[in-house]
Amino acid sequence: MMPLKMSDMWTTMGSTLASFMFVWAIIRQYCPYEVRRFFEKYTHRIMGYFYPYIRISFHEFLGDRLKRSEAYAAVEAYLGANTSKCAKRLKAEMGKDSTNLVLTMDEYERVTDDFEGAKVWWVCSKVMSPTRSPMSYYQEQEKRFYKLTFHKRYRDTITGSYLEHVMSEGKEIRLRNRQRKLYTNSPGYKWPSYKQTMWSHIVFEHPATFDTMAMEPEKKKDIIEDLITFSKSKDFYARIGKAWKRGYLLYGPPGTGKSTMIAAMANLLAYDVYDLELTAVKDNTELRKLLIETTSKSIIVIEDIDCSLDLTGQRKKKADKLFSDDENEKDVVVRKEATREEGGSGSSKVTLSGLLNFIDGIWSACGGERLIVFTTNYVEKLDPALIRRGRMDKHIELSYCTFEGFKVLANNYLKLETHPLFDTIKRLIREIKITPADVAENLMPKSPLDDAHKCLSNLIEALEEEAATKAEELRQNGPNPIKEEGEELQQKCFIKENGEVGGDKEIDHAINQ
Ligand SMILES: Nc1ncnc2c1ncn2[C@@H]1O[C@H](COP(=O)(O)OP(=O)(O)OP(=O)(O)O)[C@@H](O)[C@H]1O
Ligand SMILES: [Mg+2]
Repeated sequence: MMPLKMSDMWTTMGSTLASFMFVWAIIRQYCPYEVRRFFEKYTHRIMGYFYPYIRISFHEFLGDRLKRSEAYAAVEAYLGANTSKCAKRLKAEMGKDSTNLVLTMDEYERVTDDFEGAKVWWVCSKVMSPTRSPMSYYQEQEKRFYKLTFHKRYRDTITGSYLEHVMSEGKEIRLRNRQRKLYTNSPGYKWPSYKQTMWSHIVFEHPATFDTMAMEPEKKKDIIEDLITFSKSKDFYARIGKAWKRGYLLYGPPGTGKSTMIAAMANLLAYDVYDLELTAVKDNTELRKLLIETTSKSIIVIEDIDCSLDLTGQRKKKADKLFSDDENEKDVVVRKEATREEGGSGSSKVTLSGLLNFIDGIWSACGGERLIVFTTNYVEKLDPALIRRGRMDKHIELSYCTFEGFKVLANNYLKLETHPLFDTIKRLIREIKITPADVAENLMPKSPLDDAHKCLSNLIEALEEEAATKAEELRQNGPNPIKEEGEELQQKCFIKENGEVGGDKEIDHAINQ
């Protein structure tokens, strides 16, 4: 037998391959789906003996097509962010749950990725597969998937740490790009029903940031650092065996920025906000169900905690606010009462222990990364058990406007860093209590002709008016040292119980007596 020449061998192999490709093309073109699947199956098996590469597919829909695969979505986000610089064909679309334009690889595009010395290939692909419609005829349906290919010598690295890296980075990117939401709880008697969930939501688009918050720079820095440290402490919390959550108590007079700070916190950490209206919650069981429905990376807020609950579990009416001169405050109280009545359940039976369980009971650990924020105007009314450290880890007092705070507002509203009238304002603000909300209102131009000078003069006028009113009150009633001292002492007593204060030795002495 004549030995086969090299050139002949190549010719034979080439023509075999060409015939195979030709047969395969005919099968693909003319054969029914079942026959195609049969040939595909056996071709893959034969190839598997010689082919040194491994493939992993990530299909968009699994099984019933009702739910998009989490893994597919994570791969899509990962590749969108990491390959947008090297892929030549990209798809741009507004993500379903996203605020930004999202770039992903276009169909049949192929990119490479390197991980710890291993090279992998990603291809975005699709197949048409038949599905039976309810009308009982077959339809071709598009099924998209990503295919990951790598050499079998990297099997452990890729199936282990690389895929873990892709999933976690992909999820992180999706969270960053998502449209954030502001949730509020619907009254319990309405759920579960068609389209009525426990929490209803709107898109959260509050513009407040820590930059626009009027408060002392050190205090602001301290809060920002605390929040960022918390958000990066997943491993730390796991190590010390504590649920990854943190409680904040924001207290201070109306209009000092408690609600604004919650929005700034949510914007800083890119969290969702769950505004829990306790007056619409029937009992502790309902409260627990609401908690379980909240997601990770969120802030659960209970505003005006002092008028939501008392120790007996009965609701208090905020009588002082109802008789307030401020129409807005009245409105808030009336709205809260209306929500309760709407609930149709009469008085709510959420108890203090139910709320404590909500904050740090066993259920509170589900779902991960969460902040719980309470706000109140009357910190002294709260039960110390509710706000002790471990439950409300950080107590933040938001108080009347200081000169530092005023400078932030002047910069926000008037784009002013300095002005000749600042000295007068500095002197007045040190003596007169004015909330940042009132300062902001005065700095707001009232007509297109109002310039910075006019706005600052308005503020000075308001401060001087307030000073004159205070002086007149003092002249008519005289000082009331007992009341003032008592109030101050009460406040400090409370703070001392919670370990907040130090320094003022006289007051400490008075308390100890
Ligand atoms: N510290 C602040 N920095 C910047 N703006 C502030 C600040 N405090 C109040 N404001 C302004 O005043 C408005 C009212 O403030 P906010 O609703 O945050 O007060 P609050 O403390 O939550 O009041 P309440 O106790 O009545 O709920 C805000 O819309 C904001 O513009
Ligand atoms: Mg508020």
